[in-house]
Amino acid sequence: MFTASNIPSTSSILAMYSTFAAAAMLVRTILNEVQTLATQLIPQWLQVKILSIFGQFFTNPTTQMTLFIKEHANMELNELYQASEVYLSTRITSSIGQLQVSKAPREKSLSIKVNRGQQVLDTFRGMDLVWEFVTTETQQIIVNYEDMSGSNGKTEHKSVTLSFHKRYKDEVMETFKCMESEKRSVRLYAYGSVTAQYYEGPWGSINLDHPSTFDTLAMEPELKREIMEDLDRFVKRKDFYRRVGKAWKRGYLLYGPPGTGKSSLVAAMANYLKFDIYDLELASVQGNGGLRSLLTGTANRSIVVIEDIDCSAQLQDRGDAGYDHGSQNQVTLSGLLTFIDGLWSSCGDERIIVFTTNHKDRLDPALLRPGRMDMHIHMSYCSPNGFRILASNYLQIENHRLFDEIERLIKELEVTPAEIAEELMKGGDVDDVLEGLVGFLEKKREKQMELLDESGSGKDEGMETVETGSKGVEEKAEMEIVS
Ligand SMILES: Nc1ncnc2c1ncn2[C@@H]1O[C@H](COP(=O)(O)OP(=O)(O)OP(=O)(O)O)[C@@H](O)[C@H]1O
Ligand SMILES: [Mg+2]
Repeated sequence: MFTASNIPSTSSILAMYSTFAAAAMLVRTILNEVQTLATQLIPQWLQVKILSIFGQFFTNPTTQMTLFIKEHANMELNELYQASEVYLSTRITSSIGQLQVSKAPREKSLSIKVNRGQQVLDTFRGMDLVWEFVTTETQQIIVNYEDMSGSNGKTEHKSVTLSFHKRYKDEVMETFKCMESEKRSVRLYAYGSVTAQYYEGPWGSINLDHPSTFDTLAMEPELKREIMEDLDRFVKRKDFYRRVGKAWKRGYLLYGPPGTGKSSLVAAMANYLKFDIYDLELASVQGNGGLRSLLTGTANRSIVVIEDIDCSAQLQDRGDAGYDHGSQNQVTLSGLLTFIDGLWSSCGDERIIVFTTNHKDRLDPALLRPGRMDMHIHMSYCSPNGFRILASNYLQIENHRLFDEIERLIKELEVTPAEIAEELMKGGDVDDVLEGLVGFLEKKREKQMELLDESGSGKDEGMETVETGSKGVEEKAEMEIVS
């Protein structure tokens, strides 16, 4: 206790206070440092373990809240589940122990997802969150309607759990509301896909994790702008289509050699408009009845894409009539368009249809006639502009001493953006990667020269290769508006 004689002066109180404050600050700084160091040194899986063990002792379970976000709600896909899946794929760090890796036959890149049972520690807007994918099973009696026998079966239900401190409840709910009002991620539907659920109809769907956007596409900027403007105009012209009594749809034909970005452009269009993609394999469609049910099963604001149309021999048109009502199991391309026109003018809005082909010359002329596909887009070999976009995407550089040499080689060669992208993805520092690319391009040029020599010693045929080479360069991506 202080007595009258030893009452400290105001200045000494202030001095004492500031010493305490400085000491407290020092302790806090040290604790923060230790905490940061621990977070850096202790792998995430161990942090999760430690948290879950100590959490039992130190945290009151009633302070935690867990949301269960099921994949399906009322037999329909739960958009929050899809959004969580996409969001979590962006939170993958090297500290996550278990990942799912897959690659679809047509895709050239890997799809990486967090594995079931793997927890993900996340900080979002200052909130600490723990995410986990879980699968639960329910027992079910499956009835065989042929002999009315029953058997036990299991149904898997996928969900994602999200745990956080109760004090964040309002913020988390608010975030979900925002997600709900924004359009969910773009989905890719494939006919008869293994992921198909009976309540999804014949279309199985996965999230379109394709990172392609107009920014990352290696194409001439002018062509890109024209396509984007065309898409913008299309989505704004609802009244126009109504007034002229046409189906609110637009058709694009993308043609060009493999690896020039046709599929990437479709993904970029979908990501740009936030439209889902339906990948329609006509070869496996059973007649017009099957086609009708598939097309009526697609949603508005979507892109139906039919890839490699020249490869489906049975789809070559058999006469101009096209759509053959009597045919049991074959559909022709121009017939398909007539069919779609009829169907979509009665029940579809904001639909885009895209055909892709490597050989425009092999297509049925009925399909190329004006009024069939609205725009023909030629995707061709990589140009110096295209290379700069790829270098910026893959290496985050805008310039380099080797750019001139690379661009000179690219002008001389027919090299696809896919080939260049593959070289740029090789590890190492920027100098090594670009030197590797120069080596690759030089080798390619040697090969082309050898081919020229070989064919030059034969007949005239070889000369065509020379011409195609230079033509390819001049013809880099172009677009033709057909109507
Ligand atoms: N124009 C491009 N811009 C950016 N990346 C591209 C481009 N073209 C190709 N790529 C890269 O190459 C890969 C393959 O390209 P994509 O599948 O789009 O080619 P495609 O023209 O559809 O080929 P195919 O005719 O074989 O179907 C893409 O995943 C992408 O990484
Ligand atoms: Mg493709």
